[in-house]
Amino acid sequence: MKLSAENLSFGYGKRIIAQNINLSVAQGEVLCLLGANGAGKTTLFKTLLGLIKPHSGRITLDNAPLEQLSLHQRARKIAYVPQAHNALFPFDVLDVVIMGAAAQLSLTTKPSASEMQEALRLLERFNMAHLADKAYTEISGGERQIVLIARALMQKAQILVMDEPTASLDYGNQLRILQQIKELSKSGISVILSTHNPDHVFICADQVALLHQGALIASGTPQAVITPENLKKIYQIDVTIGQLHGSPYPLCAPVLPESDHQ
Ligand SMILES: Nc1ncnc2c1ncn2[C@@H]1O[C@H](COP(=O)(O)OP(=O)(O)OP(=O)(O)O)[C@@H](O)[C@H]1O
Repeated sequence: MKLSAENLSFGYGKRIIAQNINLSVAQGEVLCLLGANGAGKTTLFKTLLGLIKPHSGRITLDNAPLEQLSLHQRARKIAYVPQAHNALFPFDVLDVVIMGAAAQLSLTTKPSASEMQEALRLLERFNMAHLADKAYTEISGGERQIVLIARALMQKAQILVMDEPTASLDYGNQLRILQQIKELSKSGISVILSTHNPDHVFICADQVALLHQGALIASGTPQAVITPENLKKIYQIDVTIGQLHGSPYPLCAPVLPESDHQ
């Protein structure tokens, strides 16, 4: 399934956060969105999900306007993984994952035994099965992030929108999630994610877009877009990009003034 935005302008009330945004993620592609804090990544995601009405422009799913779909129909096609949030109600972790299936169920249907098994399998896939009957309010922020990813997979949507899915994860879990994202894309799922780590783009993305000062200032392949010049524009930091001997991906390294690293 393909998600596209054409000439999108969006924001809150009268305040425009970004305009003339054009992007498209095809079936099985991974698109990474980079931008400084406050650049508008989450707002763009909420707009793509139809949670915020755009000021202008068009969002389409396989060329059909998003606004023609009901919320329930959208939920069957697009799943959202928000930044790990504080849960108010102490649902068990397994129940939180099963809630992802709600998009496939009617409001009155109870989850079946096979859905419960599937939720458990998803937790196993992320090495989190031991948390199944713990309260969601009593697990760590990183663990919650993984549970939210499992919940989104339970939704069986063809498009995943992930807001900084690696933000609160340890180094190992960050890489495991990036690998899972690649695996999902190989199975035909399209993924849009934001990250603050440009190295992640090389690891998992087919395409990358840079959101800066209300516009997409670059988009294309990781090699074309993740350049020292572009990273300087969005982060005001000098970096060098190279490949370690034996490393399959390029890596970014900051170039700090001499006095900062004695
Ligand atoms: N609910 C809201 N109402 C009004 N303005 C908001 C709201 N949420 C965010 N903003 C503003 O919109 C701008 C973009 O915020 P957004 O959260 O989309 O940025 P972001 O790129 O996701 O940032 P970060 O990387 O820090 O998560 C910011 O200036 C923010 O203050």
